[in-house]
Amino acid sequence: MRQKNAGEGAPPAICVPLVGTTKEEIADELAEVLNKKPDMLEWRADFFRGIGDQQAVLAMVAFITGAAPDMPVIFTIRSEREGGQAIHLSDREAISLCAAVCVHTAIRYVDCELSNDPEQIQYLRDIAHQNGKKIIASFHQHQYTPAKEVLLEKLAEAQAMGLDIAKIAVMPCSMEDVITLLSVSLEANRQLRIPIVIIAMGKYGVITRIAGGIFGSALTFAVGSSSSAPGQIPIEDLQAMLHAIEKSMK
Ligand SMILES: O=C1C[C@@](O)(C(=O)O)C[C@@H](O)[C@@H]1O
Repeated sequence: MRQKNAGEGAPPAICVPLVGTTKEEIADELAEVLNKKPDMLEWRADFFRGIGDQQAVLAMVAFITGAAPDMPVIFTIRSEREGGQAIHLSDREAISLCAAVCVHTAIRYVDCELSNDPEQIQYLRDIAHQNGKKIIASFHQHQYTPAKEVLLEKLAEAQAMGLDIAKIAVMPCSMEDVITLLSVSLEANRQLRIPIVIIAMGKYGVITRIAGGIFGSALTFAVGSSSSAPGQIPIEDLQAMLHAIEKSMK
C-alpha cells in the first residue's frame, strides 16, 4: 500500500483480485497473476465455493500467502448488498471468519464493510490489531455516486473507528460524479491521517483507476486474470500508464 507521506502524484499500489471458485481455479489464477508482478493481491473469498468451511478458507489463505510470501494480501468477503456474491454466511459469521483469518494466517489486510454492526467492526478491529493485521474499511455503492459530504463522512468514520485504511468504490452516472469523487479524494487525503482508496467503477470511472493516485488514492485495482468489478483495466496497461505518469510528474 502506498505510504501516507508519499505525496500527491506518487503512484498508487496496484492490487489484483483472485476470484476463482475452487482451489484449482485459484491456483491457476495465482500462477498467471504473479507473473504480471502486481504490488498486492486481494482474495475475494465470497467467490470461493468452500466459504462455509473455515478450515478450507484458512488453508486457501495459507496457500495464497505461501505462494507469494513477500506480497501483501487482502482477505475480502464482499457482501451481496455491497456487490459481492450471494453466500450462506450471515454478517456475524463472515466477521467471525475474518477474525479467524487474522488469528491463524499470514494475511496482512482484511476488508471490513462499514455497513456492518459497529460492535462487530470493533471486535474485528481489536482481533486484527492484536495479530498485527490491518483493516481496510470499505463502502460500496454500485448504483450511483452519493453526495460529496456523504463520502467524506464515510472516510472520516473509518478513521474515527480506529481502522487503518478507508476505501470507497462508487458508480458514477456522469463525468460530474467522477469530479465529485476526485475532489473527495483530494480533500480526504489532506484531512485524514490514514491512507484512503477511491474508486469510481464502470466506464466513466476508468480515469480514477489511472489518475486516482494523483488525487491521493493509495491503491488501484486491476485485472490480472479476471475482473472483480466493472471498469477494471488489465494490469499490463495500468502499469504502463502509471509508469508514464510517474515519469512525467517527477
Ligand atoms: O472494493 C474493491 C474495489 C473494487 O470494487 C473495484 O471497483 O475495483 C474491486 C473489489 O474486488 C474490491 O474489493
